[in-house]
Amino acid sequence: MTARSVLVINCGSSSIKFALVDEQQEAFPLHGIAERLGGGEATLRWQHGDELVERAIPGSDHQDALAALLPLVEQAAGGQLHGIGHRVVHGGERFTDASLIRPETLAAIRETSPLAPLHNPANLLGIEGAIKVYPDLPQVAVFDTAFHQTLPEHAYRYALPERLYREHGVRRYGFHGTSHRYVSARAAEIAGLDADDSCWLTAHLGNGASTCAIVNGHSRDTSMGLTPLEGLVMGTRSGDVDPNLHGHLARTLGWSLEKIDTMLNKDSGLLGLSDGLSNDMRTLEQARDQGHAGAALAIEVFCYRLAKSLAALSCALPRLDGLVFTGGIGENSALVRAKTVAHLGLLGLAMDAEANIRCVRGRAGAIHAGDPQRGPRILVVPTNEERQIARDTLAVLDRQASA
Ligand SMILES: Nc1ncnc2c1ncn2[C@@H]1O[C@H](COP(=O)(O)OP(=O)(O)O)[C@@H](O)[C@H]1O
Ligand SMILES: CC(=O)OP(=O)(O)O
Ligand SMILES: [Mg+2]
Repeated sequence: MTARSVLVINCGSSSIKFALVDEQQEAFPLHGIAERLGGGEATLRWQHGDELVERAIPGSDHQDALAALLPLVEQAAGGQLHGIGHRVVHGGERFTDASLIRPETLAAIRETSPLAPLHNPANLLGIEGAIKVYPDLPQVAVFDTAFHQTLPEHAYRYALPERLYREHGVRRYGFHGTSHRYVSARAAEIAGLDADDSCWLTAHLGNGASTCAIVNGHSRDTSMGLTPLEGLVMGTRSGDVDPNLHGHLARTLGWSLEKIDTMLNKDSGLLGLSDGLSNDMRTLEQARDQGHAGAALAIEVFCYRLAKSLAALSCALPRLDGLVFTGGIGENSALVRAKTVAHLGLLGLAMDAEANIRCVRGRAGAIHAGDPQRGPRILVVPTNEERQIARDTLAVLDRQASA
């Protein structure tokens, strides 16, 4: 059988990240990003083999950008494009797995949009745009929430009146499931353990960040909740705050709900703690080295809160085989890894400082000190959400074909 190719689309509010994934090749034949969509500065950048190309697409919206990038993808796929896999952030309780996109799937994603207002509407734009350009190609939605549908009820329920759950779906859902699932399976492979008989804590640290406790390949608890705001300190998101904060700011400062929402989602996290310096960990590390107090504080709070979340999630595990760092920060910041693990001695975690510093982007590595037979491992595992989305997409297509 010839190798099959899938186009993976991760559509944000003003950008589309895309990758052509060939099931038999490790490197993506083509990948790129369309950015600043909807404005005069919109650009499309892609890498095809060794060739890097940038093209201005001024005024293009999501559909225009898809119309510009899909022919590139088709050409690179050499007529072997089998389907399109879309990242969809919130699938509610309805989706426990990836799903072929039909009109009712679109309606369900639309209904869930109020729970992920920064993500789902953009994901829908990507799907609708791709359907218009390629009406005959099967399209599959791969949900961030699906992997966490195995959470036990005591982990996913909030201590709120029951009808808020029953009638309005107010519960913890969790996100970044595609990444937590991919890296925990890779970690088991790297450690020579059976994924179905291994227990992991994973930390996905990108712009959004979350932790997950995984037992025998199933998510048992995670730090994000009803929306991707709960939990860790993130680039611009606050993570956990006192639930009375909304009321306090409304009463004392007269702030509107919308203003509080924007503050918590866009002006907080690393950006807020560093007094507006940056949401980007690289910039903060440099500023800290030059004595910037806000940058140093942002990094301290980030690491302490991350460690606290990991310690809390350890309650969901019968034993700990290892801690996995992933995402742009997890894969690259030796400083964040070292500071976080320094808070976690009680879990028996110990770092090999040199191995930690040597571990750089794109390469998986073990960074624990001592014998993994005695204490838990600490692994850096580059995430590959595109690969996982492509696999899930092909699995849905295979199921369709055999039904
Ligand atoms: N070498 C590095 N050292 C520290 N942080 C890094 C490094 N490279 C990337 N990062 C951080 O990774 C974060 C972005 O992570 P990424 O997973 O690419 O984001 P996204 O969630 O948008 O996919 C940023 O905070 C960035 O500063
Ligand atoms: C769910 C979420 O936080 O996604 P991202 O990290 O892409 O913002
Ligand atoms: Mg990411």
